[in-house]
Amino acid sequence: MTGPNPEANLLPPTYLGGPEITTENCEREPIHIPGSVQPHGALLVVNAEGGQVLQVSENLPAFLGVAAPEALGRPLGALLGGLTGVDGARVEAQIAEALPDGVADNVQFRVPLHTGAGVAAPLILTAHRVGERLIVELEPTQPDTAGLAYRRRNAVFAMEGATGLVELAQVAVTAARDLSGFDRVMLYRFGPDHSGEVLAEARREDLGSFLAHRFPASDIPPQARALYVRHLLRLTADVNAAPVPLLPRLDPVTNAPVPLGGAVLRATSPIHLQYLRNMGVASSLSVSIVVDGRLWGLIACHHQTPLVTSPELRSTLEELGRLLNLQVQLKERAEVDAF
Ligand SMILES: C=CC1=C(C)/C(=C/C2=[NH+]C(=C\c3[nH]c(/C=C4\NC(=O)[C@@H](C)\C4=C/C)c(C)c3CCC(=O)O)/C(CCC(=O)O)=C2C)NC1=O
Repeated sequence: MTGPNPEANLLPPTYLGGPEITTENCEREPIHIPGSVQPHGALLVVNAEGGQVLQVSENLPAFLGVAAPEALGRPLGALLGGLTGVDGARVEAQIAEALPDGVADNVQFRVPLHTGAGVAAPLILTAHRVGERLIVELEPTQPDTAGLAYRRRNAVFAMEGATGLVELAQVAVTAARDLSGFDRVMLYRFGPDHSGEVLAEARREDLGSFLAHRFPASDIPPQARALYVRHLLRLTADVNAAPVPLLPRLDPVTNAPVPLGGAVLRATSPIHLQYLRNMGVASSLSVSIVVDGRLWGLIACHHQTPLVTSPELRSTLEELGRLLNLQVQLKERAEVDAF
């Protein structure tokens, strides 16, 4: 952790007696432990040693057909095996192999669960490991974004052909909008004081422009910036969707909140949800651009209506962000060398 540890200064979450979060104390909001998830998927917290399910989101029945309290204490494999056509023990073994003890918490494992009839929709399972816990997320499978692979390829070539930072930024946001279909995609660059400016934008013609607008550092507070250096993508699918609590709220073994910083289903800060509503935005996704270990900027995407971005598309947007990291570094060094 470079610089002061922003987690040191955080308030306890409200479900542990912490104060309501307001615009006065929101830079101390513990956003990584909301104790709840967004409702477009379900989340399970599993003991990495032994595979018992320790916590589940209360909307589990809609995804696994099992009442939330009945899932607790059962092996993950047995729960997944309840899905028609799913070899639960095999999936559990694949997760254990992909996420061994000591693996970084930003390594992901993903597998489609080709379920048969009787379940709302086929599911995609994404897992990552935080210490002794496996965080397992289930999302409905989305229809594949048409031509994702060749359009991603064309985006990469277009970005490599860009000369200069601003042209690169414009090519990147245009490609990201083409790939994702968001109503607006911006490239947001942080200044030395952590304020920001919109360097490039691709938007629906009928929407006003944020291009060249500047925003105060307080819009993205220190604990959010620190989280975003480590976990490169976050999604708010619907600013008006009620968050779903975890059952039980705390890890029953450690009696502590489980860190959800790497979970795509993590419930978004209510303060930020209000910020998005005030902007007239219904869905927001951002991808970190990390240069030399610091948060250089974000690809910030908005949609005027709720939008669930599929895991494949999220991975593609993350890859664009990674490519942008590398190219920003090259272009910034070239501009420095040019002096
Ligand atoms: C075009 C310009 C533009 C800007 C400048 C912009 C800001 C922005 N804020 C973000 C996140 C957060 N902001 C706050 C807190 C506060 N925000 C405030 O204004 C004050 C009142 C405040 C506390 C006092 C918190 C806790 C989070 C973490 C949310 C979480 O991850 O749970 C994100 C990333 C998430 C995303 O992709 O949507 C973005 C991209 N989004 C834009 O499109």
